[in-house]
Amino acid sequence: MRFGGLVAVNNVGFSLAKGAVLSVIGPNGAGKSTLFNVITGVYKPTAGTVTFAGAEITGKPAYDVVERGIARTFQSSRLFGDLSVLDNVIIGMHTRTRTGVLDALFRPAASKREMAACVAKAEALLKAGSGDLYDQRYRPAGALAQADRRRLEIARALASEPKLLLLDEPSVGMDETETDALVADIRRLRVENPELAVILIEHDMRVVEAFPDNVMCIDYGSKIAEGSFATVRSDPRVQEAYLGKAAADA
Ligand SMILES: Nc1ncnc2c1ncn2[C@@H]1O[C@H](COP(=O)(O)OP(=O)(O)OP(=O)(O)O)[C@@H](O)[C@H]1O
Repeated sequence: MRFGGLVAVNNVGFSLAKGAVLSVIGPNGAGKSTLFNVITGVYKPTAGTVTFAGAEITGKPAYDVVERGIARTFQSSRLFGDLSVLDNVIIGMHTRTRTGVLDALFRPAASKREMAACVAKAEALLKAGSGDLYDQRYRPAGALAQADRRRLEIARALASEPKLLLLDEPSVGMDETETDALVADIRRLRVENPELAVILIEHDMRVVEAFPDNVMCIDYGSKIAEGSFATVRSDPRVQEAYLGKAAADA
C-alpha cells in the first residue's frame, strides 16, 4: 500500500486459518492499521491481493467486506456517542437484518418481530462480555468509561456475526485488571465460536503472550519476523525495532 512516495505496507504476506489468532506487533507507524484498512476495504491496495474464505476481496467496498464476515474495531472510538449502548450494538447488525423502511411501513408486524430479535441478541452480546455493559445499556455510549467503550466496540463488531474479527489495539486505555478481562473475553469468544479467526494489533505484550501461537512483527511496512511469541520476541530485528539498535546489542 503506497501513499505517494511512502510505502506503508510492503509485501506483508500471511494466511490465517479458521479459529486461529494472529497478533500483529510493531513500532508506531509500522503500518499495522494500514494493513487492517487494506483488508477491510478502507484502502484499495496499490498492489497485491486479499483473499477471504476462498474469494478475492481486494479493494471491495467496506460494506461488502462486513457482509462477507470481516468485522473490526478501531483505535479511536467510532461509536455513536449520543446513541445508547444497546442501539450501538443493534446498528452493528445492519448487514444481517432483512426488514427496511418499506417493511416498517407496510409489514409492521414482521419489522417489529425482527427488531425484538435484534434487541434480544444485542442484550445477549452485552451480557456475554466482561464488565457491566448490560447494566449500562440505556446510557449514551459517549458517557462510558474508556475500557467500556472498547468492550462496546467489540460487542458491536460481533453483532455482524463475523468469521474474522480484527481488533485494533483493544487494550489501549485499560489497566491490568481490565486487560486480563479482555484476554478472558477473547478466550471465551473462541470457545463459543471455534471457527472465529481473530487478528489483534497489540502493543501490550500481556495480551500477545496470551495468544502465543501466531505473532507477526512489522517494521517500516515490512514483515520482519513471524512465528510463535517466543520466536518473535527473541528475534534480534524485533528487539532492535522496539528498543533501538544500541539496546538490542547490549
Ligand atoms: N491515508 C494515509 N495517507 C498517507 N499516509 C498514510 C495514510 N495512512 C497511513 N499513512 C502512513 O503510513 C504509515 C503507517 O501508518 P499506520 O497508521 O498503518 O501505522 P501503525 O503501525 O498502525 O502505527 P500506530 O501503532 O501508531 O497506530 C505511517 O507513516 C503513516 O503516516
